[in-house]
Amino acid sequence: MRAVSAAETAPTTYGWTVHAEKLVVRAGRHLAVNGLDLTLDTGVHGLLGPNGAGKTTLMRALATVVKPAGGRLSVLGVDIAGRGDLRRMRHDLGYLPQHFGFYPRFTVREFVEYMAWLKEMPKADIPGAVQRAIDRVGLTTRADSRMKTLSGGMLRRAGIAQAIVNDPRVLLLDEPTVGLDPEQRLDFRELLRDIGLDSCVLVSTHLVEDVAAACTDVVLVSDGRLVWQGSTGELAERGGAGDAGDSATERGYSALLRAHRGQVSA
Ligand SMILES: Nc1ncnc2c1ncn2[C@@H]1O[C@H](COP(=O)(O)OP(=O)(O)OP(=O)(O)O)[C@@H](O)[C@H]1O
Repeated sequence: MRAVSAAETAPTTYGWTVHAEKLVVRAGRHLAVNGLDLTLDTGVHGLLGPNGAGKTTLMRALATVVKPAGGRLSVLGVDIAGRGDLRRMRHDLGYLPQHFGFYPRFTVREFVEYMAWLKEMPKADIPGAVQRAIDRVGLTTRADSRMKTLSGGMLRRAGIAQAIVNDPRVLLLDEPTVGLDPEQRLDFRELLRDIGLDSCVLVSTHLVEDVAAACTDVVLVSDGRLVWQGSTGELAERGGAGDAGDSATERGYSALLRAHRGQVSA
């Protein structure tokens, strides 16, 4: 169980954990997110969409790495698009970017400790929190290995460990299952379900089956906008025999995108 801070037991003064209205975010000169409306609360939300849909750009805005160019965005009640106090709010964020940097000579433990320090965690809490995060991603036996000696899947797990080390109330994971072997993917789904019991988790992936197995609901984006949001069961019901995909969920995904593209081109 994660430790509960005083801030968490204080009355909540905001309606949604994540609230975006007509959100616009640039990637270079391109409006990668362009008029997106979204509300999220506790649970595991699967972020799906074709290549270039704007998933990474949305994650970057939620992680406060890039400032929105328009619209409204609040996370944990803090106005991200305006003049909200981001520093305090970042203590409650966890973010695994699609590509993350690290010092190759750091051990896994040093890497996660360093990230905990950057998140301004209380010094006394860091060693225990770091060990727990490393254990949760199954890297216990590699905790003192240098990052440069890890496989791609292990690096990804170290990335997940740094994202969860502060027991974030909002956890943003951009393609976390890339490179994980089947056994690790199953463990990861369990970890997601566990964290999603009391946090808001947004997971971007191209693996629709991961979403079906681990997510409470689905957020489908395309062309920088929200196309559809609903439960995984509802997604599965959207597909028909003629839709592309190996599972009901994949067929639902294809059907929704096809309908969206039909509307856009009409
Ligand atoms: N630095 C940049 N300069 C210009 N355009 C960019 C830049 N970064 C991203 N884009 C464009 O913005 C759009 C959204 O990109 P983004 O990476 O957010 O999509 P995505 O849904 O995460 O894609 P993928 O599934 O391929 O990772 C794409 O059309 C992409 O080409």
